[in-house]
Amino acid sequence: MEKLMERFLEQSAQAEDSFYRMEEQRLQAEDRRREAEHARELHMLQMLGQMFSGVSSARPASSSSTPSKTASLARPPTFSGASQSLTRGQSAQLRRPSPQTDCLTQQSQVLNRDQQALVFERYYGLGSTSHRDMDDDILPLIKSIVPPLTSKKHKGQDGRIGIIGGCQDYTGAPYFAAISALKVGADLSHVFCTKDAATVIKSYSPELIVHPVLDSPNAVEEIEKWLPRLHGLVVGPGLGREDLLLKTAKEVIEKSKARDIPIVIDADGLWLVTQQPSVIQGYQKGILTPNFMEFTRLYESLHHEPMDSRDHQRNVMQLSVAMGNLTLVLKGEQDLISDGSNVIPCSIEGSGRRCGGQGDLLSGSLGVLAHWAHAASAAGTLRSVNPSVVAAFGACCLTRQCNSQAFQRHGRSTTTSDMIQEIGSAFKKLFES
Ligand SMILES: NC(=O)C1=CN([C@@H]2O[C@H](COP(=O)(O)OP(=O)(O)OC[C@H]3O[C@@H](n4cnc5c(N)ncnc54)[C@H](O)[C@@H]3O)[C@@H](O)[C@H]2O)[C@@H](O)CC1
Ligand SMILES: Nc1ncnc2c1ncn2[C@@H]1O[C@H](COP(=O)(O)OP(=O)(O)OP(=O)(O)O)[C@@H](O)[C@H]1O
Repeated sequence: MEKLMERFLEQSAQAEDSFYRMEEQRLQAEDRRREAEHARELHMLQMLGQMFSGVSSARPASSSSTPSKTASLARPPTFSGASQSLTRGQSAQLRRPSPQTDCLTQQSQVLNRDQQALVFERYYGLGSTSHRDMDDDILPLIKSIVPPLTSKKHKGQDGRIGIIGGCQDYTGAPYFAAISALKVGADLSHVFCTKDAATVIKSYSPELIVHPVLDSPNAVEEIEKWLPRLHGLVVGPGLGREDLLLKTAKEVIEKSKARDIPIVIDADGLWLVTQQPSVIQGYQKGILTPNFMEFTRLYESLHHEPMDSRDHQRNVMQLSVAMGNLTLVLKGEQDLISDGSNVIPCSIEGSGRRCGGQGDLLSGSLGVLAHWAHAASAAGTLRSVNPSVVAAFGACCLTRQCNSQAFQRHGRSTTTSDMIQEIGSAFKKLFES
């Protein structure tokens, strides 16, 4: 009987393995098909672009007043370039119903290369630009990465996001991150947490897919099985600092890097990075979102000296460079975003209410936006700018807007759950109006 059982289990494991192998092959084939489709779409866009530039160059000189300025801005500012290659899973989410409607949608939504360069030139070049102007300038870039909602898409195309976190002490943080990802527009949100956290997290929301694997003996393999299906990963909310969990998180990060998946690292994930910076150093699709304490720890670990807190902008730049031009978000009264080339502040109005979990809303949203931004970059929709920076700025704007709206309703009693309720309308106000 025991032998029979053993054989049965072995056969089930083999069947499961072959299912995942086939599933991966299917996804790869689907990605290749979509890449080809994108190439066709891109070609049509270029042709349309040539037609439009033909029309605009035929206009009287007065209607295009800045030809020389535009020409000089066509060069990207000193900005770490993002890979233009299509990667697994990324191509999927920008697929649209037909090349023709796709072209038209993109044409109306997207800033051209010169305009994108101009936005960033203004950020980086003009110290006198007010923050309000900056926010207004960069918002169109974020709008350009938001995939349109069409009836032709299938579930999963707008993003499948994974959260690595959730342990006995912290069940709220991974929930906040995962539900925020869904509310921003991901189709599926997975939480990989410890066994004892799983039932609790499931009970918060039937919308989340919860895997109680983080403390299992074969945690890495269990999570790795899902990686081919994930478009973005958020590591850290409610992860805790147990060595075993951090080791698993580290290996999952390594495997995700090998798959070119955008990775946001927050909270206890940053504890891991502080101990072992090389785990994410130099990975251009990595984004770190430290609060001030997390930032200080990381800075001091890399620079081996106390941080001088008088100049946050300089510190953010320095740390980003030390991390291999990784995109960093130092959260605070002003969120400071840098990829080592310069610093973009996000200071749209929030409120004075600082309830726990706001950072989880930010990291969960960022998981989705990072996927959208890198997909847009791979498809050629977002050019001359670092997709991670655009995504980070979008997530900061959204978090602060949610905070402001929730505060207007609830004042001092505002909680992160109240902010999450505001994601839909805040998103619409910022990115869809
Ligand atoms: N409901 C939940 O389950 C929540 C769980 N959380 C989790 O709790 C774990 C620990 O996170 P912590 O953020 O407490 O990390 P730490 O244990 O490193 O604590 C950081 C401390 O720094 C303080 N701090 C933050 N900004 C500061 C500033 N500008 N100046 C001075 N002090 C500042 C905070 O009060 C906090 O106590 C993480 O796994 C996190 O995800 C949090 O996300 C909050 C919500
Ligand atoms: N002083 C502030 N004024 C306005 N907004 C702020 C301020 N501090 C933080 N925020 C907003 O809250 C977001 C989360 O920052 P916070 O410092 O609370 O992160 P955190 O400590 O990692 O959060 P969590 O409680 O989830 O761990 C920031 O991105 C920012 O938008």
